[in-house]
Amino acid sequence: MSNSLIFVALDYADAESAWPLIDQLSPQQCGLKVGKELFTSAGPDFIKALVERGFKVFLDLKFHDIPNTAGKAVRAAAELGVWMVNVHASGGRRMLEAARDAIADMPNRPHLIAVTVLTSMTEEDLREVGITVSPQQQVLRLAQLTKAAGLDGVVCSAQEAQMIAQQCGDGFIRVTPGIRPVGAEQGDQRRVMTPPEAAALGIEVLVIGRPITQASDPVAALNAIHESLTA
Ligand SMILES: O=C(O)c1cc(=O)[nH]c(=O)n1[C@@H]1O[C@H](COP(=O)(O)O)[C@@H](O)[C@H]1O
Repeated sequence: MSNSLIFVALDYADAESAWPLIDQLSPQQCGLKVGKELFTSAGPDFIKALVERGFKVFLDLKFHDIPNTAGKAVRAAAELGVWMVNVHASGGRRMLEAARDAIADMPNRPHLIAVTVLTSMTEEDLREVGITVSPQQQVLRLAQLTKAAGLDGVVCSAQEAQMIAQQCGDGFIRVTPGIRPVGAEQGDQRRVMTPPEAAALGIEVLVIGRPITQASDPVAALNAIHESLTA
């Protein structure tokens, strides 16, 4: 039995396109991740509707701004009743602390996590933006900064998950996109791992989008992934 939660990334253009799949899912099967595309078109009421249906919702808006703006945006996201929200760790310590402080007084505040190095990025991509260490080193640096700023965990690739558990300790949540079942198309992802390998590392949250949403039968694809974790 795997302890990893699966979050389906609902990367659809609008609510109308997303509902047919949501209607076939239950909160026992998966959480739902809503990102920039769907949130921009469907808005806060759509998020509230998912929460009302009992789903754990990860509102993935990856805020990255000056501390005051990022903190207030995190607060607005948290007030929608979601389970998890995120910011970019590269926004720096003061931004991370502002995000943390903005929701500290909420009785049922969401988990607040920070994106380290996007799973689409390679060492060469980092070099082009002036970062001359490996993705692993940069992930570790940002995970340690996130931990020191008092956040709950990070988004990283599954390839860095073990290192983060060793360096940041148990209880620091690891959320890993870039999950690809054997034979699935990699697309724009670069630092990838299969679902059973990621679950075997004890990763808390696996985010999976296109391998489910683009499948001819998305629910069957999700069920097959669940089965692969228990095999
Ligand atoms: O924060 C995220 O969720 C995220 C961070 C990251 O480093 N990489 C990444 O792929 N994501 C998101 O995870 C999802 C992955 O989707 P698929 O590549 O279709 O499985 C997308 O919605 C991305 O926006």
